[in-house]
Amino acid sequence: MNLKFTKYQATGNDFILIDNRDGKIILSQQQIVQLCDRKFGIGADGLILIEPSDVAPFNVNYYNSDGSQSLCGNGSRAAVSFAASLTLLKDKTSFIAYDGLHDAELMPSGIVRLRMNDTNAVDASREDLFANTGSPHVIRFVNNIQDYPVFEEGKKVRYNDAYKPGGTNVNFVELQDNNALFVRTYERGVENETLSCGTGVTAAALAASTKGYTSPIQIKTLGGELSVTFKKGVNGEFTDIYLIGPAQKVFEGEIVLP
Ligand SMILES: N[C@@H](CCC[C@H](N)C(=O)O)C(=O)O
Repeated sequence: MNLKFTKYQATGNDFILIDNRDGKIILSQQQIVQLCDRKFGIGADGLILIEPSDVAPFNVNYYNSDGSQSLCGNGSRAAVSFAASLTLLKDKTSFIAYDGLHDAELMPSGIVRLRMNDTNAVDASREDLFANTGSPHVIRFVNNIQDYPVFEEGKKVRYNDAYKPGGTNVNFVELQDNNALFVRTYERGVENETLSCGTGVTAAALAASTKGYTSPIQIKTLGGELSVTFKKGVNGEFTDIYLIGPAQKVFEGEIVLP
């Protein structure tokens, strides 16, 4: 069987997008792994099936490159852009994802503004901070981030007993001037550093608020720039969280389903 796909990148986090509105495509974990493989498949950090939903215009069914599932902020931004190409939306929309309902807006510039679900105060009970922004994220503030051993240190935290059984994504964050951050992320489910992680930069922005940073926060990643806006409540809880950044189609094609 041949599978039609479109490849997107959202600040360098790359995804295979598949229109599965008729529900005919059922992929095994092994097939997802092989489609995401950069030597034996198309190559991507994750794969997204756009599927029908009873409560929203569409469902964003996201898989990491190892076949596991969670919320993907960058993938959701790419999915909104792809859904627009399927005429599922013009500018504003909503969709269902792993953690529930999200609103989103596609700007004329191609920037996607994605509403994230409200979340609790950042957990500062350990040396590394922790926030759940739809996916679990450790946040460690570091200096000299360009030279930081993200893979080695990220792997240690990702598999640390403290975060079992699910494990965690791990963000290394350098505080910069003018309310800006530089964030590098080791991603669970990709098991490597990716060029950016949407739920990760969101968690980093919320964590930076414990250091006096205020909304809007500008975030540099290896794959481009994002911004995060939010409101912080009296008990440290976060509402009205938005992840804002570009998402672009790279190519489309057809592959023999492995
Ligand atoms: N790249 C994503 C995060 C995808 C989920 C994550 N790897 C996990 O399994 O927790 C993003 O942009 O948020």
